[in-house]
Amino acid sequence: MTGYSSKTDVATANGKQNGSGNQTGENGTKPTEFTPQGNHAYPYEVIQEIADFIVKGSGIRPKIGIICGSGLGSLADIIQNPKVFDYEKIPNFPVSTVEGHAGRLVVGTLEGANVMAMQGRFHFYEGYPLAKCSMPVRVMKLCGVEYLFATNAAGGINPKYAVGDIMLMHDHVNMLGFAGNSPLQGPNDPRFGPRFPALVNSYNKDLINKAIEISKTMGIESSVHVGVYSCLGGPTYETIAELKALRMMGVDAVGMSTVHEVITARHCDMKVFAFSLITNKCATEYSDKKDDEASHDEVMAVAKNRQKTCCELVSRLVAEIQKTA
Ligand SMILES: O=P(O)(O)O[C@@H]1C[C@H](O)[C@@H](CO)O1
Ligand SMILES: Nc1nc2[nH]cnc2c(=O)[nH]1
Repeated sequence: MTGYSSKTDVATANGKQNGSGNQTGENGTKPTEFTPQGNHAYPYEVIQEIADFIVKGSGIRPKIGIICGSGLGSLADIIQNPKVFDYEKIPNFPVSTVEGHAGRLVVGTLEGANVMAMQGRFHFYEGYPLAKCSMPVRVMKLCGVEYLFATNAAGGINPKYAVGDIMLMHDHVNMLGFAGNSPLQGPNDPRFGPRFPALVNSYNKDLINKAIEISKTMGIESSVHVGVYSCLGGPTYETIAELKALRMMGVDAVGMSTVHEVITARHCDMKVFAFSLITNKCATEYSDKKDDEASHDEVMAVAKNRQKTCCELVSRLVAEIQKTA
């Protein structure tokens, strides 16, 4: 593969937040959780409070934020000198409800860089509004994160993709956005970013090119692609007709996450690198084969199988960023 180029209301903050460093409420329970109204974002002050809690609690100001996809929690296990925060102990943090998403924030170092990783993300189908799903990205920003690495498990629609391949995301089709849903819906707080952010060039080309070079040195370049991801609401996997339609729209891989995280990251001017692990092949023709049915068990099994490769790709890319810092 050669180098890549792109042609191809704010409600009032909950006055009773538990402050930094204080992990539990008075009787050892989780502090009261802020509930956004409708799909509106968390107030800046609430995000700031969560960020302070993490930075003070870990003693680290991370530069790179990693979101681990389904079954890819091991991306956080390679972090050195980890300081681990269970989501349920972080003030105002949602909880993970999906198998393969442990629900822990891990802060430490990787290849000499300060990093934080979400071992478990939040999905729309869990019942969380998109602003809540991507709230941790704003927490990362206020912790000091400049680079977002978002990973996911996805179904491969591009017929050239095989199970276990990696697709470096260079663009996305925001199906939830087509339906009028956005993590940026509601009043805009300019301390995070502009009302109308542009999304061309969302996926950092230098990082894509570095990842391609790394894949060559790892000897996996033939199973690494650059493509377009689309996020649907889930939790159902797609029908054949939907998959055909997505393919016609130029989508290479489909999942249930990442896009709203990337939108939130770009809104606050973070550099984004994202990849999909292709955990299943999506059928775009009708057949009676049971094999054509996607399953979360298969997704988890493939992710487990490929976690070492994904970890190596991520740590080598972190090393590259650290080298040029
Ligand atoms: O969190 P990601 O996007 O990696 O997880 C995908 C989408 C669903 O949560 C799950 C379906 O198997 O995998
Ligand atoms: N929507 C969707 N999400 C996935 N996550 C892993 N595989 C798939 C898939 O085929 N479709």
